Amino acid sequence: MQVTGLTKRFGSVTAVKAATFSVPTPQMVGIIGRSGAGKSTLLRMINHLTPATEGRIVIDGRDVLSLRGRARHDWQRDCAMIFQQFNLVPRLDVLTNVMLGRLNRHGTVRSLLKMFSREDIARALRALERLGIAEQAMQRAEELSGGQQQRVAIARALTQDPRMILADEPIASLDPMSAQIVMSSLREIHERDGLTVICNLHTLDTARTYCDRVIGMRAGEIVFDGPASAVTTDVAREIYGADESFDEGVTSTSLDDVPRAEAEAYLRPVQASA
Ligand SMILES: Nc1ncnc2c1ncn2[C@@H]1O[C@H](COP(=O)(O)OP(=O)(O)OP(=O)(O)O)[C@@H](O)[C@H]1O
Repeated sequence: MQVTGLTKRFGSVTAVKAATFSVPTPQMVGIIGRSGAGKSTLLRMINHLTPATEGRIVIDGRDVLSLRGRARHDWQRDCAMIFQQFNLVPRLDVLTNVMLGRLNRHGTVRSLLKMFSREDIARALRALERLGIAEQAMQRAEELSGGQQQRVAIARALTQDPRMILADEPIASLDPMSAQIVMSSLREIHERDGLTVICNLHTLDTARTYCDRVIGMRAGEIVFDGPASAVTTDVAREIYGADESFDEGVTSTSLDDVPRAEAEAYLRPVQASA
């Protein structure tokens, strides 16, 4: 994916200024920056949720921003979104929520009637199993914890059979343990399925732990783009617009409190069954 000069203006506010970068497939990218830096707007433009003011996003030789109608719809299906607030249907059971990810793969009539095939059901169950929450399949989504709901949202994204996953602050509403489980899930999907994952994160330590590459945004501009290991304290100061007194701890979710192995134990060892 080659992004060139991607810009979004809301009236007099330029939320994203001429963002230019390319993402080789597959890569796990963390976008960091303080609140209002333009991270959400950038992701939303990629997925067409927010129309870009200027710029191009080229994949396989075509500019996806110029897509309309069915082609645009297909592109939105190709880049599954995950949101901070999960965006599940609270009163529907978990399995149905996950199968909703299949809807836009079918024609309008089948979608309207929510007609799911056996294959849709099996696929949704496999995704839930993979995320370690198959036992909750028949519970209403609203009965689950935040971390479980986010795993349902990831399972729904997987059943969409996407080319990439765009996650907008997926752990911002979660406790540290749930946050680790969700980030481990995204990492596992990236590694095992070879999917690109682009993830907006508030916290530096999360980006360093899970992402290969970090893009730092400040006031709408990309001010850093490099390997996660290159995000030094000085770079972090530049991204967060902070002075010498800057303490990385203020961007931390204290993930160190939870051993990564402990969090990963919550996920089913899918490799073993694959
Ligand atoms: N729909 C909108 N209308 C007007 N201004 C907007 C809109 N969406 C975002 N903005 C503005 O664009 C800028 C970037 O916002 P954006 O939400 O992309 O930042 P962010 O880095 O994702 O912040 P946060 O982490 O708080 O979500 C901000 O100044 C914001 O107020």
